[in-house]
Amino acid sequence: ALFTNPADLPSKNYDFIVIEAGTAGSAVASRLSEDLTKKILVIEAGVDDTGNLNVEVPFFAPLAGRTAVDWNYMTVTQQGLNGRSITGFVLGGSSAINFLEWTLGSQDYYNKLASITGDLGWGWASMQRFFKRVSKLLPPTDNPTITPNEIPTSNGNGPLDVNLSNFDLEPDQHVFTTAKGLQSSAHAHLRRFKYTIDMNGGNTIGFGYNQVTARDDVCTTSATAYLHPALQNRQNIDMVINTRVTSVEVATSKGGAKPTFTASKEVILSAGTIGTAQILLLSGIGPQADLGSKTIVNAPQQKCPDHPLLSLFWNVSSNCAYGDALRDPAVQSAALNEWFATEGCSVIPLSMCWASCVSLNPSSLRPNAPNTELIFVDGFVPDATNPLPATGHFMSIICAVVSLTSVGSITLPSTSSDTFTQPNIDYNVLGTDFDVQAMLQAMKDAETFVSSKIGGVNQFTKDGYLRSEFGDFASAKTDAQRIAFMRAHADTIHHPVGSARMGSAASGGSDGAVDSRLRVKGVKGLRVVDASVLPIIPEAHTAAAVFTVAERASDLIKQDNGISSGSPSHSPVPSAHSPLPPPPSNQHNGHGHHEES
Ligand SMILES: Cc1cc2nc3c(=O)[nH]c(=O)nc-3n(C[C@H](O)[C@H](O)[C@H](O)COP(=O)(O)OP(=O)(O)OC[C@H]3O[C@@H](n4cnc5c(N)ncnc54)[C@H](O)[C@@H]3O)c2cc1C
Repeated sequence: ALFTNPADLPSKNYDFIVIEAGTAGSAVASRLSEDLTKKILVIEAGVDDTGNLNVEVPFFAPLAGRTAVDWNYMTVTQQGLNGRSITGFVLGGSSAINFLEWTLGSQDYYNKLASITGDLGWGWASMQRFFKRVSKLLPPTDNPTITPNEIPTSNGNGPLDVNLSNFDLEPDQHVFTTAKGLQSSAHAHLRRFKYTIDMNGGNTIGFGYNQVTARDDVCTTSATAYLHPALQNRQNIDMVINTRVTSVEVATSKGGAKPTFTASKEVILSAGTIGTAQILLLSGIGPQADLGSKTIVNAPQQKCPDHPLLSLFWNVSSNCAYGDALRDPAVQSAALNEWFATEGCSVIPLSMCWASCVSLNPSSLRPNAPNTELIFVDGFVPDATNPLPATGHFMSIICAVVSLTSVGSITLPSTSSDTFTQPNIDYNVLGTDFDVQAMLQAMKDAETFVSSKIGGVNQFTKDGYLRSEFGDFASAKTDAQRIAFMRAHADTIHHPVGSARMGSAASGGSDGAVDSRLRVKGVKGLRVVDASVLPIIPEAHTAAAVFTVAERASDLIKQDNGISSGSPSHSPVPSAHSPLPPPPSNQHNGHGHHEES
């Protein structure tokens, strides 16, 4: 059942307490509640997602930021961005406010996770079944440009519906015709701009159709796929919202009452990279050098990278009404009315972009993984330094550095003693020369790609679509000017990871906060399951990796608590569209954990 006040909860004692109903937390809570003999409590600071159009309507996704469903965090000033500061408070967490892109990352990424942690279970081969347990691909129903042999096969039959577009966006065929031409170029350095059918198939170098988390033109999230079906169908899961976890205590307001709940088996911390790091620090788990006498467990510094992002704009001749809808409430409301009537919209593309990854230097890091990403957007992506122009139509290419070397940190401000004050967030964006050079390469790759000719013809300009570069980018022609442009305009993609990372086998685990089974070191009964456990950042958008981690973590928790998936009390939630597949039967007797509150 769903509660809005912790005082109304029917019990203070549960088997498992899942702290947060975000991307990972919703999935873990749902999986644990499959054993109907176990009582689960989920505590979430944010609000109910039901009926929130910014969460439900795909073309409103970019509008959810800076609203009541966003934590509205601000970083400390970033030296790499000329001293600028850059900026899910809802069921589903970040999966409810993200931009829908569904990218798992490369096989090399997961194999690297396995080699770092010494746990083969994190490797690509092992993680495949967890990925397939999360998502189900809905093929396009009437997009003739995607042929049957171009339908990706990497998804499974999970509760999260993932969509492949029913229609092309305006730049699509320009992009794909160019990529298909360049992959057989006589120039080796251009062949990496190839066409890739399945961006989740393990090798993520190339340009491909982007999969998005949506069904019938409605966003799908961890809450819609996992949490709501569990809450609706099971009596053994309670959930309280509007309630912030402070450490092991909860409160509805600063200075308010702090009821205590106990878990006889485990507490699962899934507050996301920032929230988890903050709660661990406030619970006395962190570097002794920072926490001093408040230290309960001395754990390494909370490191935290995020992908740098930079938008480049071109004036185009286009019918895309996305910019018009952002400028004109009448256009927006007409589009919304059409969406309500038909769950679709003919004037605004429901998904704005197709992801595409290209490798900066295939031999330097991991051969199946890119260093940079170019995302083609059918419209203008406004942000703090790029306000939406009053008129005009645009194509944007979002450049991202996805295998970065800068590492930031999350620390407690000296004045803060609770989660009602945000921690110091420092991603150290563009803080290394490698990251700057990689972004520079991405900018040049974007320029090279749109000016390439296939069979002597430029695909972007041949029908008058692409006209000219727009804004400061148009005058950034030397490397020094491009670097100045990126320092003035770069941001991040909101993909921070690693603040409670798994320790490496090489260090005997001493460089991490959790072990490879995600148990917090030195604490019994406390586990972390969210983006914070990833010791390296995926070369992809991070949601799919987080869902997949949550599925494996659910198995680990069940195993360690002797929960068998095959017991009579086991009950996968029947979802309206796609049933949860049953968990695997490879259970062994786990050991019990003791109380955490
Ligand atoms: C604007 C935005 C766009 C993005 N776009 C994409 C995209 O297109 N594709 C993609 O793959 N990834 C995207 N991401 C990243 C991806 O969504 C995240 O990496 C992933 O969802 C993180 O999952 P998580 O479980 O670690 O954390 P979250 O999903 O953020 O969950 C954390 C939860 O903890 C709650 N919480 C935090 N602190 C407390 C507290 N003290 N007490 C109680 N509750 C608390 C939060 O409210 C939240 O519900 C985007 C992220 C953002 C923010």
